[in-house]
Amino acid sequence: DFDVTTFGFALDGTVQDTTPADLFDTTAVCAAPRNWYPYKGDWSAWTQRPMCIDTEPNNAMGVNTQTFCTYANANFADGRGIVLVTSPRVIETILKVPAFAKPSSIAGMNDLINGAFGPPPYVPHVFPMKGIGLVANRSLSRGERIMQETPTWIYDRGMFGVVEERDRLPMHWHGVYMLPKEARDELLALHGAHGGDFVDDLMRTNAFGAYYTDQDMHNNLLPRISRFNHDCRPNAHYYFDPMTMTQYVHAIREIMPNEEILINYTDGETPYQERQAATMVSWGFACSCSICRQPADHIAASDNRIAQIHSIKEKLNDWTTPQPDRTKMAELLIDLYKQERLHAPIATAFEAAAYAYSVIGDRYNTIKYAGQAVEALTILYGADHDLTVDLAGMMNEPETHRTWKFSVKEDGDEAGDDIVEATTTSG
Ligand SMILES: C[S@@+](CC[C@H](N)C(=O)[O-])C[C@H]1O[C@@H](n2cnc3c(N)ncnc32)[C@H](O)[C@@H]1O
Repeated sequence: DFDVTTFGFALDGTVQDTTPADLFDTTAVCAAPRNWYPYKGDWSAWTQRPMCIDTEPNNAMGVNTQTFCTYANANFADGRGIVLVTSPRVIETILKVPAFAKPSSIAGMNDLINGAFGPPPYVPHVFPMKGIGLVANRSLSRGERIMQETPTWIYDRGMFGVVEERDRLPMHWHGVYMLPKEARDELLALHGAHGGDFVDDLMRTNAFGAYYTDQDMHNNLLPRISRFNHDCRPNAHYYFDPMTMTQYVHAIREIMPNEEILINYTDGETPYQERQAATMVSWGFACSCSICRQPADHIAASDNRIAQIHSIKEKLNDWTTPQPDRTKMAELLIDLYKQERLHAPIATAFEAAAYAYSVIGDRYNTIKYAGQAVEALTILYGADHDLTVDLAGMMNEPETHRTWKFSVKEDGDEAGDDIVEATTTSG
């Protein structure tokens, strides 16, 4: 008893170019969400009327009713389109970001041919065991932009656990079918590693986490960036900027023509066993990347360096007691990141070194490491990120930075909180 009227057609009467047969082929979902209803407020920001569901309040747990709706804008990002399955509260924030409030600010963002960064520096290739991956078609230098893409489908992770599957799955399928056909086809062509409901599988295999407000974790689906395979010691790094609603991918070291471009799906600063478990549980493969396939003694040496990285970061992040060896520890941290080929998170070690020299008032070393931190943070988080901007200020005028000649008193100093707040070195 598949509900064709709600899936094939928007409730406001707009005909979608979806045939019910498409859905029967790809999904086991066969009923609309129970008690869903058309959005009652102003939906002029959207090209179809959102559909909503309310969760049951749980008085015993003190949980109020929550509302989730499907929001679609077929004109977003020059007509690529976007769908969000999230709460009206989050939508209020999202509508204010420049990408929505001033669409011209992201004009051409997804244009892979005439866009600002020229033709793509990669070609797709099918690998045995890994499926599709992207291979460099020319050499790339550290810092070069490889890809940029706006998400086509976004959903609130908060739905899991509070919305029953028989309501959540059709809600998600409805969202996917609100996308313009080209974006929908691109999404539905993605790889699913786990089986089960296909859209659920797509989400699990391809989603990138993103925050649009402080508290609400969302998943972004980026069908082009999703084609990068994984390596625990990758040659490329991505970050998402919610202001431009765009995920950016940059080279983090020299990449040779014909070399596969790889990103890290896990946390590179976790030991071998944890990384193996993470790739198996979340993506269905045992990692055999350049570091995971090394002999056991090499892997043990790498794990040992990772343990040292954590222990040094913990000490460097302690601003309540004097650390006379702070500069030496920060330089050792930089070395350990280099030995581990962690070319993106090394930014945090440069940042720690800049602070270490600033607190002792060493002008030229402060400038040196703040400059290296700015270069690396631009790749890690983006040039406009608060931390990158802060370190750029430190590089230009070290004496005016809040850390300059900052001293920690023996009995602990609350002013140290300012520094702790500003650092990322605790990971
Ligand atoms: C986000 S997709 C990456 C693109 C995918 N290869 C495709 O064909 O669309 C993630 C899936 O790619 C495969 N994959 C990615 N990196 C891999 C690796 N290092 N080793 C084996 N399989 C990998 C796994 O099947 C994983 O579930």
